[in-house]
Amino acid sequence: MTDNIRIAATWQRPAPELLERFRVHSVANLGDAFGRLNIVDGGIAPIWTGAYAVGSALPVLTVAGDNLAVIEALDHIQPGDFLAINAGGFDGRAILGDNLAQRFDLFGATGAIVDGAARDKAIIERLGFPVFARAVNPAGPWKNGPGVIGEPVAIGGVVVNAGDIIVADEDGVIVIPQARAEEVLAAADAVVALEAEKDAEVEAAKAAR
Ligand SMILES: O=C([O-])CC(=O)C(=O)O
Ligand SMILES: [Mg+2]
Repeated sequence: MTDNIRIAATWQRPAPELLERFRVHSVANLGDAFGRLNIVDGGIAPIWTGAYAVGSALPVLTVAGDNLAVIEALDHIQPGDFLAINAGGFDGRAILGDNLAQRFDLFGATGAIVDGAARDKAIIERLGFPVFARAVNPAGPWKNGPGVIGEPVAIGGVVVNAGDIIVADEDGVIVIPQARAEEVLAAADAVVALEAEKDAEVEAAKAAR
C-alpha cells in the first residue's frame, strides 16, 4: 500500500446473476429505460470496435497523467468489477495500456472506463479487453499519486459509486445505481417491446409495397 492512495473499506457488489440480466440490453435502450439519464459524456468511447462489457464499478481517482492509484487498484479487483477511472479528463498522457489491461483481465475485471486517455490500443484489441476512454495517446503516465480507490468519482459528468452497474457498448456507457437495477430492467423490457413494434411496422410497410 502506498501512503498517498486512500482506499475505501469495502462495498456491496451486485450479484453476478443481476449483472448477467443487463447483458441482453443495449446502452441506448437502458438509457431510455432510465429516463435518458446517466449516460456518460459521448466523448468517452470504446478504443476498439466491438468492445462491450457489463460490470460492478470499482471507482479510481487519479490526478491528470498519473496512474499510481490504478496500479494500487489491482489489489482490490474482484471478478465482475468494471474499473471506472477519473483521470481528470486529461487526454495528454495515457494512464493505462496493455500491461494494466492484461492484469485487469487476469483478476477477472470485465472492462475499464477512463475519463482520460489509454494507449497500446492494438494490443488491447488483440487481447479483447474492453476499454473505453476519451482519447488514445502514446505518452506514458507518471506514477507518483495521489489517488483514491473505492470512493465515488465523476466519469464523463456522471457520478459513479462503488458497486454501481456499468454497461458499455459501441454507442457509449451508462451507469445504473444498484438500488435502481430492478426498476431499470423492467423498463428496459418495455423499451425492447416498443422497439420490436416499430420494427414490425417497418416490415409490414415493406410487405405492403
Ligand atoms: O506504463 C503504464 O503504466 C501504462 C501502460 O502503458 C500499460 O499499462 O501498458
Ligand atoms: Mg504499455
